[in-house]
Amino acid sequence: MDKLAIIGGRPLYGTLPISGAKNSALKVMAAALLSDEPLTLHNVPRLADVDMLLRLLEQHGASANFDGSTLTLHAKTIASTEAPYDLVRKMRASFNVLGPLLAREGKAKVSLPGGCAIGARPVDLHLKALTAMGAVIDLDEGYVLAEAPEGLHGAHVTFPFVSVGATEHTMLAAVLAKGETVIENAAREPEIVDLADCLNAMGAKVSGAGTSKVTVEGVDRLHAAEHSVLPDRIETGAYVMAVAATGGELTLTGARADLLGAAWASLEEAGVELEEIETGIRVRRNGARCKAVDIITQPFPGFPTDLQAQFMALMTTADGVSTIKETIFENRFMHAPELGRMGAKISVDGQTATVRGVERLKGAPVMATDLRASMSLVIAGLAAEGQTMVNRVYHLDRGFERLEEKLQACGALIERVKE
Ligand SMILES: CC(=O)N[C@H]1[C@@H](OP(=O)(O)OP(=O)(O)OC[C@H]2O[C@@H](n3ccc(=O)[nH]c3=O)[C@H](O)[C@@H]2O)O[C@H](CO)[C@@H](O)[C@@H]1O
Ligand SMILES: C=C(OP(=O)(O)O)C(=O)O
Repeated sequence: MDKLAIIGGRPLYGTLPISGAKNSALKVMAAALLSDEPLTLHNVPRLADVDMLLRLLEQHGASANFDGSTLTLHAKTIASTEAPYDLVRKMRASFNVLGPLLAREGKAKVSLPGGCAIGARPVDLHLKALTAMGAVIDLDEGYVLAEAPEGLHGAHVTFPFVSVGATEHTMLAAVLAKGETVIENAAREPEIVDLADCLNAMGAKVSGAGTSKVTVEGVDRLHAAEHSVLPDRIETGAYVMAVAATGGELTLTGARADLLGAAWASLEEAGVELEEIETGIRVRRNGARCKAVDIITQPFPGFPTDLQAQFMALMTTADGVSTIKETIFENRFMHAPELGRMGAKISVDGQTATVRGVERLKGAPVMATDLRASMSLVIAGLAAEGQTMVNRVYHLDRGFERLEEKLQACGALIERVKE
């Protein structure tokens, strides 16, 4: 298993390109199964999760061609409606092939998904929505067996709480359903808007994406289209926090300020200088300790749970005491004890972590436990005194494209150690 060796204490300077968003790319890739014509996607990040989903789509019968960051998918026919455990277990997004397969072929057998072990993460809302649309669903030996012999029909779906995945899944199934589907209490994440844009480019009729009520008017078929994946707001936030922790100045090209939601204000409150510029976002910090800031994770536009771990890393050396409340996932503080190995003072009580800022962290061997937790350890390592060895880098490879290369180009001493 590869490791990352980081010598900390160097500020970051230069230009760092932001990749396309993993969590959007994966959903628009699944949309390719909805049409027998090609879907060309630009700005697709080359990540382990993308490669894994490609393998899944290929076994469903899609052809795939990557040219730089442009991916063309063509599911002329569906070769198999079964998504096997081995291709679904490693990430959450692969489960979203269920809706498109069901919509196009009237049946599907999809393994229950995996993904970061940050909570129980059931799929009941996905299944309830599909059931409301006429699917008959059974669970057997870890698989969801779904059939819609009469085809899917529109439905009025009201989610009891916000779910990004269930909102996307319902949209993916509804575009080819007969009649109108209304999703109430829909997630408002930018990735929902991106998916709607892609589906509409394919000929779907989705409106209201980005608000809590999404309406989908079903159409008979979708056609060839091109779509550019929006920039990764979590990668953006992570590199902003890296500069905040180490000091320096970075231009994050391709980044979009509006995608950061409440994180922008929290970072400014901490003393980070952020500026929206024509090519992206400029971030600056003078190397002094940041101010301690309290955050609560919330669905968009609230502070994103996917940036909570990285923000905690920043707060470990802030001046003062910061309270971090995680409201989305019940087990998303696994980075706290690892940061503790580096000298961080964090106490966790249920869903709240209290971080008492220390002057400086000290490098240590640490273990990445999930994707964003891994990035928090990288940020801590970049700011710490001495060497940090981050074990289990495969988590990072799921979600951060060319991580070492991008950071090295900005002056970081970070290297992958192959084992
Ligand atoms: C691949 C992808 O895009 N992953 C993102 C997606 O995950 P994902 O789509 O899994 O997250 P959801 O928004 O669905 O989850 C929110 C909460 O709802 C719960 N829940 C969800 C569905 C369901 O059927 N039943 C249920 O109880 C989950 O356990 C969680 O506690 O949104 C999360 C919240 O922004 C992000 O952290 C993930 O990075
Ligand atoms: C939690 C994440 O991914 P997944 O939903 O695939 O586990 C993530 O992207 O931070």
